[in-house]
Amino acid sequence: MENIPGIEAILKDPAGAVIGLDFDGTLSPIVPDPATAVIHPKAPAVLAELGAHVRAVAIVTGRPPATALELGPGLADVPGLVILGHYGFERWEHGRLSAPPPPPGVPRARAELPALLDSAGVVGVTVEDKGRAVAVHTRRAPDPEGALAALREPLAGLAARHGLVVEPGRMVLELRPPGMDKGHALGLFLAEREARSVLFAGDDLGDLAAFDAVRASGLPGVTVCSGSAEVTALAERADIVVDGPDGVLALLAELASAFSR
Ligand SMILES: O=P(O)(O)OC[C@H]1O[C@H](O[C@H]2O[C@H](CO)[C@@H](O)[C@H](O)[C@H]2O)[C@H](O)[C@@H](O)[C@@H]1O
Repeated sequence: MENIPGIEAILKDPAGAVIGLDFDGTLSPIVPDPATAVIHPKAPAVLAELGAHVRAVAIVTGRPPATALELGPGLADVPGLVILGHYGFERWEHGRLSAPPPPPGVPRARAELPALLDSAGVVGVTVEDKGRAVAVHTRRAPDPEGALAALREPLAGLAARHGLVVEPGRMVLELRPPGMDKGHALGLFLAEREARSVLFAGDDLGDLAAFDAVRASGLPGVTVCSGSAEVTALAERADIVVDGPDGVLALLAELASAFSR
């Protein structure tokens, strides 16, 4: 780990480092039902340990911050933790949530979804209502890939009609407002905290924008892929590839214990 240039910079000057972490697939193992996802049991303690040394630990996620807190018991007690949720539209910090009003396009698109799913002829597809966004999941369908392919075009049309964009992910297509992504959210946060180095770990396509933000920041940076057979695009662009959330937590724990040496 020490031989990677960005890691060297973080180890040398932890007080200047920002650690950015995705939630699902990175801090929380992927499960069939999004409502039953749970954070890795080691995560809250490891994040608290890291937080004592670095400039900031931020979870940058497509989940609403309130959901990340529900699925991550112990996170609310991690000192200084910031959650940039809904791809950065919402922010939770020091127990307070800031969120602009949700766009009207989301409930309108949501209302049209049942008819669209019927006419696409897909079965076993589930809808996750996230308030500011709506996600269509195919993981529990008999043919998850086939359902995803069948829905791509009709959902793109539905999103466009209501001023939304489609965020593709692991067996999910999410309709959400445009104008923010994990890269923009991370870039703004790095500037706000005057970071001197950065590490970002993610597992899914939405995390590529954050990888780009690490590079664009010009800071010594490390991109970590929480590897899976499902998504290969991140591994190709990562400085470090680890084996899913277990691997991410092992890496973060190693970093935290290097700070304490
Ligand atoms: O930005 P993230 O924290 O990675 O959130 C992205 C989406 O993650 C969730 O879906 C994914 O995880 C589920 C639980 O493991 C899994 O069932 C699903 O197949 C994955 O796509 C979440 O449900 C979405 O709302 C997030 O946008």
